Amino acid sequence: MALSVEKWVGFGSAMAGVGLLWSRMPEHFHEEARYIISSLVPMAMSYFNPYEQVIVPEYGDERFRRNKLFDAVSTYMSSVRLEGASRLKAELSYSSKDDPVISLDENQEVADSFDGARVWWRLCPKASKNRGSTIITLHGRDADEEPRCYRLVFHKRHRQLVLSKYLPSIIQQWRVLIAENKKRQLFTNHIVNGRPTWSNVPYNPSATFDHLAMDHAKKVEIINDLTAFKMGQDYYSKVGKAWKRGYLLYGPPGTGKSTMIGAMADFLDYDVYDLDLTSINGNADLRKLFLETTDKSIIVIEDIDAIDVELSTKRKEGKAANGGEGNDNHVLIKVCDKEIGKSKVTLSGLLNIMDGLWSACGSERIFVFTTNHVDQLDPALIRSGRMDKLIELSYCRSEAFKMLAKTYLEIDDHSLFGEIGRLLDETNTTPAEVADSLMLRRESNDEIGRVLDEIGGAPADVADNLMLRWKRKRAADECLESLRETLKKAKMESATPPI
Ligand SMILES: Nc1ncnc2c1ncn2[C@@H]1O[C@H](COP(=O)(O)OP(=O)(O)OP(=O)(O)O)[C@@H](O)[C@H]1O
Repeated sequence: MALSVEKWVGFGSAMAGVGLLWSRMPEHFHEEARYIISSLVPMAMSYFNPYEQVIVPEYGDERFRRNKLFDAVSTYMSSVRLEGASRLKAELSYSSKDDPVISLDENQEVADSFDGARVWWRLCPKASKNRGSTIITLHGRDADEEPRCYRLVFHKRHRQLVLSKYLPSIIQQWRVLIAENKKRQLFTNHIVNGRPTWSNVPYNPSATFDHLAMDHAKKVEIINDLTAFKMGQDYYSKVGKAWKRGYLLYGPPGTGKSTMIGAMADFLDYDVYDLDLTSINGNADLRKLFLETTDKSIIVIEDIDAIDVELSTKRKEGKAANGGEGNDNHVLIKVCDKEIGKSKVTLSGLLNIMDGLWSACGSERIFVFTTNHVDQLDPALIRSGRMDKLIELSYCRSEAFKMLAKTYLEIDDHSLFGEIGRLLDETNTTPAEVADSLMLRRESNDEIGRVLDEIGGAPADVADNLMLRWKRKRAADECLESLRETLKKAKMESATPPI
């Protein structure tokens, strides 16, 4: 409908009037009006726009937790037909054998259909939050950046379908896939773009409890303890405690502390998070990493004594300065770097995730600390309730040796067992040293040739059997003989008084 000239003139005069009014208004009113207009325009546009969108950010608002829906969508994206996208990403993951995993690259869009509804997904890269206005924040490093996100666009009329069926179906498919492909993972933390991050690889510890050479009764006790923990959901909720347990493994190097962590992971079928405190900038980072660990996991801090040397010193200094009363909250754990005060993980920060407020986030977690020097640890760290079980792994004695001989040489008895057992009781030899002596050595071609001559003419299966028995016996004789000599030498050295 065309407007008459009079109406255009009238409209022009009205606009001129508005312009005059605008110029006479105080400056601060302009600011307010601009703000109101800038808010109204998107509202008006959204009123006429028939499409809606859902944003799925990679991280939650607090930046602590990864958004699992983001992971679910990422997994889903590798199963939809990515025809609309001109740029894809291809990765060969540890678990995918020879098939590359294809996924959407940033700024690419694909369409999908669900129950007759058409939807569009786009992977949006990280973006700066700061769009003109100044953001004042105490955590500037994180807050001025929007995380990556998926943007899902659909017609308004499909809102219900998308929210109550489509997205839940993606989550469900993701959960099924995870359960099917579940492989134990080993995580370790490092800094990416100034932010602490976990990275992981599939984890198949080679040693199980069967391979662990230690006192049998102690082993059974640990296995029973782990079993009770795994089955203990009702118990922990009944007594109102977080479903977690702390173990301290202590003993000299090479006595099987790391081997036991692998055996625990294998027994419980849990993931392992190997927490490297030297790659953490402070308590906030520690909390972030902790919140990103999953349930059913073992969180390991190895060689806690290396950290604790400084910790103890600071506590003692604190106690002296406070007339004998040390204050946990201000103790600094100094982690390997030489610059005093650079590492800002504190004992209270560590204890807080173990049994403070933060411990309630997540369940079915086992904390394992290892140390070579239990006597140097801060009592606050190992007081009961924090460390539920202190497990000593010690030097190899007769019983442990027999277990190692069974594992490595496949023998239950040998004429040298008695003497070796006695020598082990008299020397401090670690299971690692014994295991090393029992490793099979390769036979020379000459030796094999000689045995083949001896068993020549026998039927193939008999010859194979004889060869195997010869190898075992030779290995056992040689390994045990060499172990006996090593132990005798060690005994003599320990008996020789220092000059
Ligand atoms: N108790 C044990 N039973 C079986 N094998 C063992 C045992 N202790 C050590 N070993 C063998 O020795 C190797 C080293 O042991 P491991 O790394 O578990 O010792 P550790 O106590 O963790 O040493 P560190 O304190 O130096 O980290 C293992 O790979 C394993 O082959």
